[in-house]
Amino acid sequence: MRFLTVTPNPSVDHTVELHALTRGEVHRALAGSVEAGGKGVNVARVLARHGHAAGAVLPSGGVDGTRLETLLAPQDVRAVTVPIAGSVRTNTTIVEHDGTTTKLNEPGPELRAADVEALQDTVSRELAANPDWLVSSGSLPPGAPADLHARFVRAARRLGVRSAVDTSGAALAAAVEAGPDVLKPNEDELAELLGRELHTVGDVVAAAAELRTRGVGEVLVSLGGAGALLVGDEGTAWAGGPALVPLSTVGAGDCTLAGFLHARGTATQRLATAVAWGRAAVLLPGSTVPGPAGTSAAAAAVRTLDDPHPDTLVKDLQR
Ligand SMILES: Nc1ncnc2c1ncn2[C@@H]1O[C@H](COP(=O)(O)OP(=O)(O)O)[C@@H](O)[C@H]1O
Ligand SMILES: O=P(O)(O)OC[C@H]1O[C@](O)(COP(=O)(O)O)[C@@H](O)[C@@H]1O
Repeated sequence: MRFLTVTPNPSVDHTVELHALTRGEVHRALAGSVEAGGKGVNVARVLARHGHAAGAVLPSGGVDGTRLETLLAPQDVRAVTVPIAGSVRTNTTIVEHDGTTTKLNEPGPELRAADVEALQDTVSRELAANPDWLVSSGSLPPGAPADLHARFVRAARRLGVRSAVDTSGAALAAAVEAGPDVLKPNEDELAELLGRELHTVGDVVAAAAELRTRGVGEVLVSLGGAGALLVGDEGTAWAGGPALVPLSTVGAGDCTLAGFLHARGTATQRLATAVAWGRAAVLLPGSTVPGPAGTSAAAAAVRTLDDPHPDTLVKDLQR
């Protein structure tokens, strides 16, 4: 398949491994690594590793823009960069030996009106080549309009291209109104969007159903260690697997969405693939994305359930 991703706020991802983090202390890190990051960038990276044609549109500028492009160059992703005056951000992740992952995401460079216009023009030009999917992902940097993902979804629809969105906050609220074919919030993002806590399967399903009445196609809600729930035309399904100790959860959500779009079959089968790709990602350090060997090994451990009981607590889904 052919995928186009757009990441308005890409990043250089810096991961630092520590035994344990103590605020206010000097730490001697066990290891450190740097990778190309940002949600759409990661989606493109993992899809490319699975043999798909993946283009990634991203604004790039400054020393860290050059660094990001250099890191991305060997990864079979067709990078389509939009030059900007500001410098690409660095996001730092601290991973402790028990798998606890702490993320420090910078706001990103200011996008000027001309940058936003250039980004939109680039996406429109790329959509004209008729990819199978547009994936519009991640936070929006300062200066970007809150409805930027929504604009990309509408541009895709005008050209008959299916769209998937993974974002948060005001950008997520605006994207919902554009009715993407697939939305991938995590549990916290969904709760924030709806302005209420989500404790049970029924809470999550009702929240997802509400988004569907507003025009969203399938809602794929990732639940961290508790797997993921899918709500769509074929009903509700859950997939997850035995507890594991993550090496780094950075990029797991991106791999989950990518696996979902890669997969064929019933809704439950596509969900199972999504969860396998997410689980494979957490077993790799930093923002490293899994290849086919990792995702198929992870698939063997995935369990699925159609119509999980609405009273089940999300945190108990695995038991
Ligand atoms: N601690 C964990 N144990 C097992 N699987 C995990 C863990 N954290 C994440 N995953 C897998 O990665 C997927 C995405 O993780 P999640 O944290 O929900 O996404 P996001 O990174 O978007 O917040 C989950 O659905 C799950 O399959
Ligand atoms: O755009 P945001 O929300 O700040 O997130 C950016 C960060 O998210 C990532 O794309 C990882 O995302 P997930 O862990 O949700 O899959 C990192 O590569 C990047 O540093």
